[in-house]
Amino acid sequence: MRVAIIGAAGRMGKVLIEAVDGTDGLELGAAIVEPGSTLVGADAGEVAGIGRLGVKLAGGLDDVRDDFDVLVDFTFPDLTLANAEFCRENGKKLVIGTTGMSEAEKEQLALAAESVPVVFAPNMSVGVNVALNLLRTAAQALGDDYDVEIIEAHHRHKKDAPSGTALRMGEVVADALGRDLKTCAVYGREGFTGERSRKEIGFETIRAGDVVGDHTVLFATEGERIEITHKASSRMTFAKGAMRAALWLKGKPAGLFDMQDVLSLK
Ligand SMILES: NC(=O)C1=CN([C@@H]2O[C@H](COP(=O)(O)OP(=O)(O)OC[C@H]3O[C@@H](n4cnc5c(N)ncnc54)[C@H](OP(=O)(O)O)[C@@H]3O)[C@@H](O)[C@H]2O)C=CC1
Ligand SMILES: O=C(O)C1=N[C@H](C(=O)O)C[C@H](O)C1
Repeated sequence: MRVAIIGAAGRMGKVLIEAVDGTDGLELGAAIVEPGSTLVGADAGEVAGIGRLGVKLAGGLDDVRDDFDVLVDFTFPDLTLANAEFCRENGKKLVIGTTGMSEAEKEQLALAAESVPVVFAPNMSVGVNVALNLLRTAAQALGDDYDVEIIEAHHRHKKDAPSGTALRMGEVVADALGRDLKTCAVYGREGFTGERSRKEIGFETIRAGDVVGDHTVLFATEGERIEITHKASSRMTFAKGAMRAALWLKGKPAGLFDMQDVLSLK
């Protein structure tokens, strides 16, 4: 499978290039940076810090149309949706890690997935996907007696909040408790907020320094609390998950899948 990485000079882009290079069954077919970037034409491996790979950074998908089978996209919503349309038109598979999409944007992505296979997940690490199952089990067993709060911390450059992972954790817990996250979520608290309501799910966001990605779901009642925590210490954990997703897509029909499908956790 020939892989293209878009956003190749970004924090995830560079690690994804390294991960493709280290994965049997995958080869780097193309790497794309912003059009007009001074990096266009530079060697993708050198930009990623792993030495020459012989793949020149391109300034757009049109320039590498015939060079890849699957696009790996960890960028931002507008660009990801444009890329999904390109993949739909050109019959390319997609692995998407981009977070911060609105409901309308997710619906647009689902339309592209009617024509090509797409893995779309806010967190590609095995650990977080196992944690999602632990959360479902915990929420079902604990029920409405336990208050649920979700706390996440990321590096100072992160643009969306709460993180996609925190929102997915909230969806899983809300679903297990028979609630709708759209109506029970409370995002941050300030001022005279009154007492906490029993069924709300609270989100707290920390942005600081170089934190790769920490998530804690707290279940608390009178007399005890349980915390389920995942801490990522290297972006390679996300990149390796994306490589598993790319390999898994081989031979798959059109459709929208997530990492729970890839890891057989459903
Ligand atoms: N699902 C998962 O497991 C994970 C998801 N993420 C998500 O991945 C996304 C990216 O995160 P991160 O790598 O930190 O962000 P970065 O900002 O470091 O990376 C995005 C890159 O895209 C580049 N870019 C901008 N416009 C274009 C264009 N038109 N064509 C090609 N490239 C372009 C940017 O260049 P420039 O800076 O010059 O604008 C930048 O290098 C976020 O949504 C994040 O939440 C992150 C980690 C794990
Ligand atoms: O922006 C990041 O860095 C990360 N984003 C993802 C998210 O929003 O959940 C996953 C990971 O925690 C890193």
